Amino acid sequence: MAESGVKDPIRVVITGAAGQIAYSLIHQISSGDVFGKDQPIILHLLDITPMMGVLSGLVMEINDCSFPLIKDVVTTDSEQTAFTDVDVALFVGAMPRKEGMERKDLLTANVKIFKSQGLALEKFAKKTVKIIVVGNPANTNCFILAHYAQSIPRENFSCLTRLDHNRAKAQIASRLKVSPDAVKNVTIWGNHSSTQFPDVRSAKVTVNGVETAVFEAVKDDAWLKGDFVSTVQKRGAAVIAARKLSSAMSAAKAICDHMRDWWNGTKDNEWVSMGVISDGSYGVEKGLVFSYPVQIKNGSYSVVQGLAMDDWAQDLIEKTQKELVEEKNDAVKATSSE
Ligand SMILES: NC(=O)c1ccc[n+]([C@@H]2O[C@H](COP(=O)([O-])OP(=O)(O)OC[C@H]3O[C@@H](n4cnc5c(N)ncnc54)[C@H](O)[C@@H]3O)[C@@H](O)[C@H]2O)c1
Ligand SMILES: O=C(O)C[C@H](O)C(=O)O
Repeated sequence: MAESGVKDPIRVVITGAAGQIAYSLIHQISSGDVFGKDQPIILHLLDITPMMGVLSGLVMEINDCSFPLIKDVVTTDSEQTAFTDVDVALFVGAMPRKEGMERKDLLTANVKIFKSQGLALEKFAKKTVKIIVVGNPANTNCFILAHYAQSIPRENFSCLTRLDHNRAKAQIASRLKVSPDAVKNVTIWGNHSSTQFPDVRSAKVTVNGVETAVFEAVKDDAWLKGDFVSTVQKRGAAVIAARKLSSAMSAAKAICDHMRDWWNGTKDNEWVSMGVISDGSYGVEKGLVFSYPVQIKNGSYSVVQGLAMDDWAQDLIEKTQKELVEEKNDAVKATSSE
């Protein structure tokens, strides 16, 4: 904080800044919706060389928005310039999947980006930098990024599963005809892929002013263990099939929700889902980037412990973990053979 009481600007890097997610994301960040209406920001926008013309147009638009919080915009195709002294790093830049692909089909092309950016992050970013990986396959890209940036604390790395979390809330809310913010404590376990486990066994919903367990309110276990799970698992593919482009507005909103909660904390007795480096909680292999229920206080998250497990849930957690181990092995092979 400067003497005047005005906060010093924070540096926020967005990779893939010329892409479709960034187009929604930049507006929300610049408006103060994430870091607060009193937090000045210097934006670092990274993309590849052929997109520098597009970035110059984007800067014209940012200027034309007259955002009072934006103190400077740095556009660059240099990882050194992009990551120098950043406080927050949003890794969006990567190839999106097309119809008929699984997210892991992007692995060979995209993990190489994360190796290179991990090495740059290690050299140039602040050690306190808070990181969200969005580019797919998000968990495994985050694993590679962290692997090549060893001096940054492990708890500073995360990947985005908040979109899945929001999708799960929206499905329950629509089924019960309530607002999505009446639904709390859903959990996304594991991979941001079609093996993820959207779990509402501990979730609660407020209907007509009364808080009830979601299973009790819905009264349809077959749906909660069947179509609900597969709808959330396959929602990204459904958006691609309809839009011919992957989700962007909802992804940008989820990135903002994830970072706002990480920056400001979660509400009392509530949790959110974040892909984080596993400490072995719930029997998951240590070091994998796995989505867990987390609570956040003073800028630090902790994994919610002691949630009940049964055979059905355990099987789903093992399945998504197995996929992450396979992805990790493929990613290590793809990045070490260079
Ligand atoms: N985790 C999630 O919930 C989630 C949700 C939606 C999309 N995604 C993923 O986010 C990524 C971006 O999606 P999009 O729709 O914005 O894609 P997009 O194709 O519109 O934009 C991607 C941008 O990244 C840039 N880029 C490519 N390589 C780069 C590099 N080495 N350095 C910097 N920039 C680079 C491209 O030039 C492009 O401008 C995709 O991988 C997509 O699958 C993840
Ligand atoms: O599904 C995709 O490939 C894009 C994104 O990960 C999503 O979940 O919408």
